[in-house]
Parts: sequence; C-alpha cells; structure tokens
Amino acid sequence: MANILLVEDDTTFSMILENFLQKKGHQIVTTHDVKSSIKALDSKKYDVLLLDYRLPDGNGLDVMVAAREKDQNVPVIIMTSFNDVRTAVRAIRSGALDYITKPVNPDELAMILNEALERKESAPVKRQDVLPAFIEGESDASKKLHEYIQLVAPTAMSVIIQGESGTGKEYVAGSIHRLSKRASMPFVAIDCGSLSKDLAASELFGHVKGAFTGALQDKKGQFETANGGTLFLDEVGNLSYEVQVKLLRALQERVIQPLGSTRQIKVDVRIITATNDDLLSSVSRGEFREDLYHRLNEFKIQVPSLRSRDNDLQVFIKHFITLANIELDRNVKKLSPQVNDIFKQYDWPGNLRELKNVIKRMVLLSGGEEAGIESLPEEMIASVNQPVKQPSGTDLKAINEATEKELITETLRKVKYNKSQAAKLLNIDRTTLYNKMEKYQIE
Ligand SMILES: Nc1ncnc2c1ncn2[C@@H]1O[C@H](COP(=O)(O)OP(=O)(O)OP(=O)(O)O)[C@@H](O)[C@H]1O
Repeated sequence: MANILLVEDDTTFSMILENFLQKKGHQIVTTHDVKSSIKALDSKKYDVLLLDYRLPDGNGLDVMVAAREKDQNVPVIIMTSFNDVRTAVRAIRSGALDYITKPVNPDELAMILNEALERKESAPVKRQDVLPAFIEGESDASKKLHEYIQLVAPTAMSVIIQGESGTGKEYVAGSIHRLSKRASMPFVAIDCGSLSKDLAASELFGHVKGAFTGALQDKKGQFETANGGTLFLDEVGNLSYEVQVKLLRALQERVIQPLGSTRQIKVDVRIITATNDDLLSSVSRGEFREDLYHRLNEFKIQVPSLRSRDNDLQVFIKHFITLANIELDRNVKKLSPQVNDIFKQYDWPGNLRELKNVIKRMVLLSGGEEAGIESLPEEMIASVNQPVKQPSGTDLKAINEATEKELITETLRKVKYNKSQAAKLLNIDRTTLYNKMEKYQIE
C-alpha cells in the first residue's frame, strides 16, 4: 500500500485512475490544480506523486519543484500526451523518475508505479555495487565514445559527460568507473536535479545532529560514502552557488567538512559530472563558477543522441526486448517490419530511455513473438507519417509561422540540436532562437 498524490485536472479521468489505484490497495489524495496540490503536500508525506503535465494554473513540474522544496523527495511520474514527450524528457531532466503517455494503459501504469515504489528507498542517491550491462553499439559514434571511455578511465582525470537526456550519460560514468583503478571501490550516483538546494550540501558533505532544523542525527555525506571510488554528479549545473564553492574546495583540498561541524575529513574521490546543457553558457551567464568548471572539465565526453547512432538502433532494440521479456515474463522475439520502419524514421527526443520505455510497453502489450504496430502509441505512428502540416488558404501570418517553425526544427535537427550553430545558420542571435523555440514549443 502506498500513499499517492494524484494531480489531474480532467475529473472523469481522475476518478477512473483513483478507482483503479484504490483497487490495487493504494491510498489516494486527488487534486486538480497546482495550488491545491501544493497545499496537499503540506498535509501529508507521499510515496509517489502522479502528476498530469498540463494543469489549469501551471504544470506538473511546478508541483514537483514545490515537493522538492518541502523536502518530499519522492518519485514523480509525469502523465503527458505523446505529443508532449519532449516535455516529459524535460521533466526527467529536472528530476522526475519516469513518464507515462496518455491514454494511460492500466497495466503500464501499474508497472511504472511498482518500479517507482521499489526505487523510492534509494532516490536521489544510488550506490551501485553491481553496474548493469553496458551495450557498446556498432556505429562510428559509439566506437569513438568507447575509445574515449577507455582512454580516460585509468587516469585520475575529472570528466564532464555531455549529452541529451536519456543518451546514457550515467551508463558512461559507470563504465568509466568499472574500467578504472577504483573499480573495486564504490560508485555513487547523485541526481543533483532532484535535490533541493538545502538538501544538496548535506547530501554531499553530511551534517551533524542539530546543524539545521530537521537534522535529528549525524549523517554521513556521499563524498565519504564514495571514498576511494567515484562520485557521479548528474545535472551538476543545478547545484547552487554555495554548494559549488564547497564542491570546489573539496576537489582542491581533498577535504570535506560536514554541515555544522568543525571536523575536516580527508577524502579521495574521483568526480564525474553530467549535464544536458552546455555548462559553458551557464558559466558565461554567471550561474556556474568558472574555476569549478575548469576543475571538473579535465576531459569532456559527448554522448551521441540515438538519432545519430545509425545501426546501433537495432542493437539496442534487441537488448531492450531481452530485458523486457525477462522483467515481464514475455517471449517477444522481434518487432514487426512496420514497427522497425517507424523506429528508423522517428527522431527519439528521449533517446535510449524513450526507446527502452516504448519497447517495454510494446512487450507488455504483445501476447505473441512479434510486437506489431498495434502496441505502439498511435501518436508515434502519426508523428512519423505526417509531415508538418502547412496551413492552407490565405492566412499569410499562419503560413509564415509554419514555415519558420519547420525551418528552425529542420536546422536544429541538422546540427544535432547545437543551438549556437543553429542560430548562426539561421542568421539570428541565440536569444531570438530561444524565444522562437519557446513560441513554437520546440524542445
Ligand atoms: N550503453 C548502454 N547500454 C545499455 N543500456 C543503456 C546504455 N545507455 C543507456 N542505457 C539505458 O538508457 C536509460 C537512460 O540512460 P541514463 O540514465 O544513463 O541516461 P542519462 O543520459 O544519464 O539521462 P539523464 O539526462 O536523464 O540523466 C538507462 O535506463 C539504460 O537503461
């Protein structure tokens, strides 16, 4: 039995979900907008937050941020329409555990909920003693990636791993650790995106009893836990300025000081960080310390997007089918040729994570040995089959906007979503590009 906060503005759908979840033995509190959800967070601790993305007075991420601020670091599942999958990807980037596309399939929801409840104990810090299987891929981009991993792994260098959401940055970090001299020591992964500002310092450096309200006993920081091994800081750009200062000191002087303590603790930790964004632009905006950036950036690895990994798609499809078969006790052997075609054309904004999720859903819904098009979300099929619709008639403004949107999307795709390069090609400045991306909801 879990305590679930369900936030959904469609009251009929909300009731259906509530009934379904109650039948599974869970206790549900339902709210329909951001404001009442934030109130509901004050009255109770939840095990999972199940949040619709679009809400009348904001969106699901607003509720997630409020929860983090109230120290409710619970798993968050975002419900979104397939067309908003890019939004879901952004949600994962900001610390949500998973997303589910509407229309919600009950079996899929039950599966994701169970996973969330299982993982609840360990979020946002994961200590991995056994790292999962790492698939190398066959494309040129993969070969280059592995060359770099092997090159940097045995050294003591700090590494920044850059790449779109879901490309496998944490997997790359784990792989570096496994191939390093520290392999027999801990690998600790921290998702800085899901840590509230106050929590981050205590999570990293620990605290002593009474250091702040709520510090009821001494707590060891993850720096100490990872001593001798590797500390992986995902979404490092989200750390507050104060924590950045403390982190720099820890790296330069190799000592940490738990909050509220005068004790200095020696630590020997290799730091690997990951970011979705270009950290350098955060540096130029003054949001990320330049000295820390250089200390972290002794070596940079760019993880390729799935759409640029050519023949790797087939390798990963096979791998994820095997994983899903084991987990769901199914016997799917392959995807139908039609599905394969769609997969090749689709642009996978959520990269490997999205592929894994889509395949898991297909395996769950397929009874036989071949997963067919009927187990794919309809909108995914539509997104591949329908080119951008040009408005017809004489509405010049609408036609111009549609053309502009298509050109920006196409250019971004061409330069693999490098916004500086896209802005240059489009002959506009970056701010204009960002504004237009926002206007046309291009992620
Ligand atoms: N090389 C790989 N071999 C097997 N599975 C992989 C590999 N890389 C990624 N995956 C799968 O893709 C999923 C996403 O990977 P991961 O969490 O490492 O991405 P990420 O880039 O760190 O995401 P985010 O930007 O959201 O932090 C993982 O759950 C894993 O299942």
